[in-house]
Amino acid sequence: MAANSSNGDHQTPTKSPPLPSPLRFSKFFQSNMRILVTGGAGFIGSHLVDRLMENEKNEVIVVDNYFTGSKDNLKKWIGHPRFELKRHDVTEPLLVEVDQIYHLACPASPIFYKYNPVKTIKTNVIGTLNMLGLAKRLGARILLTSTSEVYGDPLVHPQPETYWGNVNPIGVRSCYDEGKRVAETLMFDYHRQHGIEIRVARIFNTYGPRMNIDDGRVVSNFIAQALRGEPLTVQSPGTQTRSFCYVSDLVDGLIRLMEGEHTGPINLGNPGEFTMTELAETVKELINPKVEVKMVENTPDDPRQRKPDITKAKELLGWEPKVKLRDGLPLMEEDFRLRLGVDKN
Ligand SMILES: NC(=O)c1ccc[n+]([C@@H]2O[C@H](COP(=O)([O-])OP(=O)(O)OC[C@H]3O[C@@H](n4cnc5c(N)ncnc54)[C@H](O)[C@@H]3O)[C@@H](O)[C@H]2O)c1
Ligand SMILES: O=c1ccn([C@@H]2O[C@H](COP(=O)(O)OP(=O)(O)O[C@H]3OC[C@@H](O)[C@H](O)[C@H]3O)[C@@H](O)[C@H]2O)c(=O)[nH]1
Repeated sequence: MAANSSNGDHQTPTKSPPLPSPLRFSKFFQSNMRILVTGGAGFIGSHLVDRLMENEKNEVIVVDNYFTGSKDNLKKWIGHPRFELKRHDVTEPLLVEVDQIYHLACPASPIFYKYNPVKTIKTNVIGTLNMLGLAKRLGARILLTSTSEVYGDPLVHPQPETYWGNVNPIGVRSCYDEGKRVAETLMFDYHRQHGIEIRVARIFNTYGPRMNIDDGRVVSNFIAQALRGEPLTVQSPGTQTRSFCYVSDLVDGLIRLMEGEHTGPINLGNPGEFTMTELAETVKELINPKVEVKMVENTPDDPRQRKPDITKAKELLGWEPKVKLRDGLPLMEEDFRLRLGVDKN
C-alpha cells in the first residue's frame, strides 16, 4: 500500500500553497520586537515611544485611557505602519501579542492622582495585575515605572534601593505611593512564583517638553507661571528638596534597564538636589526675572527631601544623567512658549 494513503501527511498536494503577501517582505513587516507601552500617550510614555520607534525593528502598541495623556503627544506616529494606538483602561484585561511591556499607565501628578484616589489605587493594583497576567500568558518581559515616592518622607538621604521607606499608609498620597509599593510587590511575586522576567525602575522627579501645562507638578507650574507673568508659587516652607531628571536621560535609563540583565529595583534620577526656593529663583533668572516668588500653603505629607543614590544604575546599567537642570529648563521653556503662544522678546 502506498505510504501516502495512510494519513494525510504525505499526500501529494494538488495545489501549491498561496504565496505570502508581497507586503510580508516590506521593511515594516520585518519587526522582530513587538512592544506594548501602557500610558504611552502621557509625558514620559510618549518620549519613550519616540525612542522605541526610531528602531525599525520595533513595532509599538500604545494603550491609554487619556486621563492625563493625549493623542496629540503621539500625533507624529498615528498612521505609521509600525505603530498602533488603542483607547484602553488597564484596570480591564487586555489581549494583545507582544514581546515586551513597558507598564507606565498611572496618573503621576499629585493633583491628578489625588483627584480619584480609589481609581488611582485600582490602576496601580488591578492594572499591574492585568499586565502581569498578560506577561505570564505571553512569556513577555515587563518593566514597571515605580517611583521615588515609595521612599515616602525619607529618613535616609540620599535614598539607595535598599532603603524600605517611611510612608504614611492612610494619607492622601497613599493611593499613589502605597499603590506603587503594592505594584512592586506584585512584580516580585510574579517573578518568584511564575518566573516572569521583570524590571522595576524607581523614577525620581522627571521634567521636560510635553508635560501638561496645568499638570500641577512644580517644574511645569513654575515655567507656565513665569511665561504668563504670574507669581511662582513655592509651597511652604520652600526648603524641601527634589532632584530633577531631564526626560531624554530618563528614557535612556528605562531602555537600558529593559534590555539589561537586572530586575531592579533601580533608581533612575538626577542626583542634582535643589530646594523649591532655589528652583523658583533659577526659573525666574532664566525665564522671567520680573516675576515675584510667592510662598503658598503646602499639601499634607509632602516629602521634605529627596535625592537618588544612583550607584546601582551606574554600575549595572552604565547609566547616569547628562542634562543639567540649567540646560534642561530652556528646552522645556521652548515647548511651553509654543503651546502657550508666548514669544521670546
Ligand atoms: N514624571 C515623573 O516625575 C515620574 C516620577 C516617578 C514615576 N513616574 C511614573 O512614570 C509613569 C508615567 O508618568 P508621567 O509623568 O508620564 O505621567 P502622565 O500622567 O503624563 O502619564 C500617565 C499616562 O497614563 C495614562 N493612564 C492613567 N491611568 C490609566 C489607566 N487606568 N489606564 C490606561 N492609561 C492610564 C494617562 O492617561 C497618561 O497618558 C507613571 O507610572 C508614573 O507613576 C513618573
Ligand atoms: O506649584 C508648586 C507645586 C509643587 N511645589 C512643591 O514642589 C515639590 C515637588 O512637587 P511635585 O508635585 O512636582 O512632585 P512630588 O515630588 O511631590 O511628587 C512627584 O514625585 C515623583 C513622581 O512619582 C510623581 O511625578 C509625583 O508624585 C513639592 O515639595 C511641592 O510642595 C511647589 O513648591 N509649588
